[in-house]
Amino acid sequence: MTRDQAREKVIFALDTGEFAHVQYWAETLSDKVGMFKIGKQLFTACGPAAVRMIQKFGGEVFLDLKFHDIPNTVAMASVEAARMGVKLFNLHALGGYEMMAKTVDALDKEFKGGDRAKVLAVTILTSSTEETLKDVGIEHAVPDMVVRLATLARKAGIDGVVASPREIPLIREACGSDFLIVTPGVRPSFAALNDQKRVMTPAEAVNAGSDYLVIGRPIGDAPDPAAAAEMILDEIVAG
Ligand SMILES: O=C(O)c1cc(=O)[nH]c(=O)n1[C@@H]1O[C@H](COP(=O)(O)O)[C@@H](O)[C@H]1O
Repeated sequence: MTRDQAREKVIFALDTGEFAHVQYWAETLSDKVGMFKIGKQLFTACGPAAVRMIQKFGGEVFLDLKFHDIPNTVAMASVEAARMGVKLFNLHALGGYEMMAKTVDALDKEFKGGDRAKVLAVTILTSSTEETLKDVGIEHAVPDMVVRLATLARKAGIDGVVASPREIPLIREACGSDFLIVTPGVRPSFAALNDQKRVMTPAEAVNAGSDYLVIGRPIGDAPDPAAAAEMILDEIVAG
């Protein structure tokens, strides 16, 4: 894999609450990552202005608001997300079939089959374990739940999933090669696990077939973030 191909796969999780930091990250990492993820913290603090700031610097955005609500509310929020011109956004597959299908339907009506944001379904969070699922009354193994939710998302017309890289082979087998798999829970050899539980290294995730890697703290908390991003690209290229 070339360095450009590796860069296109890396999504930097822009987990900050400070608008002033957005421009810094856009400038520092624009030639080191393929996309910027704006999640609940930054969007709650700064709203669509954060999306526009990344776009102003030529960056692509993954809007990570993990919608989970009644079907109509999620469908309408999804149309608003897509209207911002983001490349990816997501919802929780646990919201169910009707919520996902209604969202795809609303997007198709709004964009009339033209180019639009891809919608991803979060399966089971990479910070969750069997214990986490048991606590909320789910008595299934994590990989079984991930495949079940990915299959349901595909049936509803969703473009792909967010999952741990460890579950890529099972998802590919169940959902095929044209289904996007976006993987957080990625830890380069030099970084700490933090609260992530089901992890792989960047090279392992790419080799397993991940379309995009979401990486935050290993870059954002590094003493030299640009160098950390370069080291991640090195790991992927050496793969
Ligand atoms: O949807 C996500 O992006 C997501 C899903 C998931 O299962 N696990 C997960 O960590 N994420 C996000 O991916 C990012 C990972 O950040 P780091 O753990 O700092 O690399 C965070 O912004 C999380 O919100």
